[in-house]
Amino acid sequence: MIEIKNLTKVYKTKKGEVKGVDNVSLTVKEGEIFGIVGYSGAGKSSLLRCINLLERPTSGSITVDGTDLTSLKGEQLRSSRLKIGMIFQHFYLISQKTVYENISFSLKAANYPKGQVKQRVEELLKMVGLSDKRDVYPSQLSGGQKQRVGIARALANNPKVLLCDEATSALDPTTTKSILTLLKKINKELNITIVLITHEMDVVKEICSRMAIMQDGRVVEEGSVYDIFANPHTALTKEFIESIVTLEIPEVILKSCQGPIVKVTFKGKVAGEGVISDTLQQFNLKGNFLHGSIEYIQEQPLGIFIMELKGQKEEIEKALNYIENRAAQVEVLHNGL
Ligand SMILES: Nc1ncnc2c1ncn2[C@@H]1O[C@H](COP(=O)(O)OP(=O)(O)OP(=O)(O)O)[C@@H](O)[C@H]1O
Repeated sequence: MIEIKNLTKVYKTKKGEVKGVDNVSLTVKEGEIFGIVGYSGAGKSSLLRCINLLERPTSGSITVDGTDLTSLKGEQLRSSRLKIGMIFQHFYLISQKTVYENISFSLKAANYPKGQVKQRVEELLKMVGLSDKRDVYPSQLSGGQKQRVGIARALANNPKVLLCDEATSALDPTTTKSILTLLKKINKELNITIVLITHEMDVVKEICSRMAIMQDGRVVEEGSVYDIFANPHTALTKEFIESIVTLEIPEVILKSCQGPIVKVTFKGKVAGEGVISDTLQQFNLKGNFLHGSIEYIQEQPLGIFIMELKGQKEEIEKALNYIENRAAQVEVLHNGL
């Protein structure tokens, strides 16, 4: 659905050139929710804004639903852009207009048939759960309600793609959840492809099927959210995951351990099995559990356990091989064999 090829965005500033996006290539498939994560300044907004050409890329191409947007100008570009809706962290509603008028404004700007505007706005308000706020002004709405208006406005012209620029970053955790649930519903029921950028890994964990991690304008890692959580390759990705799955062990506890400390990651259904207790028994080992969690990502369990192993060295080696063969990953974190 979205094909980004060798995209670079250079900003010219008084102090010289700044590369916001540096040779990024990404594919977002039809119907998926794709997350782009990175710290401030990583290039997420620049990349997102290039997708609908709010920013014109310096080089590279963006193809959305088969159309190369970078080759278009004027009216052709405007009409192709209707396929792409966008929502923002700070909503950008027009404060002098009611909820109804904020949404109908988008329809009128796109020459929507006049006689059908009222019905379409009411349909959209129903979809985002705001039918009772039709005639109020943005100042009378909560943050979550404002974002719902933003979503209704973005969907007005039946886009195929919805771009979300830190759409929940200004909201509290409960409201964030409700907006993410609404985005999931829109994705499923309307088959709209969603690309979201965020610095919050739990947003990605909650609704995305695939993701990319950006740093210094580049994509440093990309893949299914589940695989990235199970097997992160870069230090940056590990840092993002650890921001929501804390597996830190206090120094004083680490110092008191003599045996190897291992991290065992179980993928899929095996996470629920008693593989560890089987292993300890079979190889006559003792396990001192230091940490453990089962995360559910895309409704799939991912079990992560950290423990100190006590027993004979050869038996510990055999045990680690045995666990690895049972569809788990093993990493020795401290006191290596
Ligand atoms: N209009 C601009 N003019 C000059 N430099 C810019 C402009 N927009 C972004 N940049 C620079 O490009 C780089 C990437 O910024 P960008 O806003 O895309 O990152 P980000 O990951 O979205 O961060 P944030 O979440 O803070 O917006 C930064 O170094 C930033 O200073």
